[in-house]
Amino acid sequence: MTDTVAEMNQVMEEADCLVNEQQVQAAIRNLADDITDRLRDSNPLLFCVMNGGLILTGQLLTQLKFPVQAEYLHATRYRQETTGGILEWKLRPDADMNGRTILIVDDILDEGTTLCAIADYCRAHGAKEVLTAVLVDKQHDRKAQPGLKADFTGLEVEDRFLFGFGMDYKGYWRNAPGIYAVKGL
Ligand SMILES: O=P(O)(O)OC[C@H]1O[C@H](OP(=O)(O)OP(=O)(O)O)[C@H](O)[C@@H]1O
Ligand code: HPA
Repeated sequence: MTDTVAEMNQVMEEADCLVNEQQVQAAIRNLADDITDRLRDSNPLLFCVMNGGLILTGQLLTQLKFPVQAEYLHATRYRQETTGGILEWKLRPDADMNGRTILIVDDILDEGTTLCAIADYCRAHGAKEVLTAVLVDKQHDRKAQPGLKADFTGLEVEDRFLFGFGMDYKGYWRNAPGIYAVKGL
């Protein structure tokens, strides 16, 4: 076993499970119902925010009960760290957003810098309306704008460094089937 794999196995052994798989699945079902109620007649263009939004988007998409056009973009600011830095666009969307309702789907609203920047980008490129959906809203008072919220939130989770269901710790454990907090963080 490599040192990294051993370290990551230990991270999981020592982690606290904050939300189990069944609870996450229930939250995703609620998100899907709320989004369907709000957007079924809006012909929205959905953007998955890679990489973290991958798992939520995949699970959400099949539960949305209307025709959805889905694309992706990639913006990142944490890389292998547990605190965020400057936002780097790795892949900007090239879909035509003019006059469209946009739904941005991501794993977590932490400080909110990422979602605000993506929403600004969409509005600047002609979006009529930009809505955001996240699996997790981390509870703290360091939001990019006071009181910042997503339009659709699956779960509110305490202020720890999280992994699982799309969220990574040092690039690993996005695949963890629940929401976990790293020991000591
Ligand atoms: O609300 P914020 O404080 O801006 O943080 C949230 C963002 O951070 C994570 O992405 P990350 O930068 O780790 O990129 P990745 O998903 O490609 O790993 C996460 O997937 C969100 O996009
Ligand atoms: O707590 C977190 N975990 C993983 N990725 C993140 N990106 C922002 N906050 C987090």
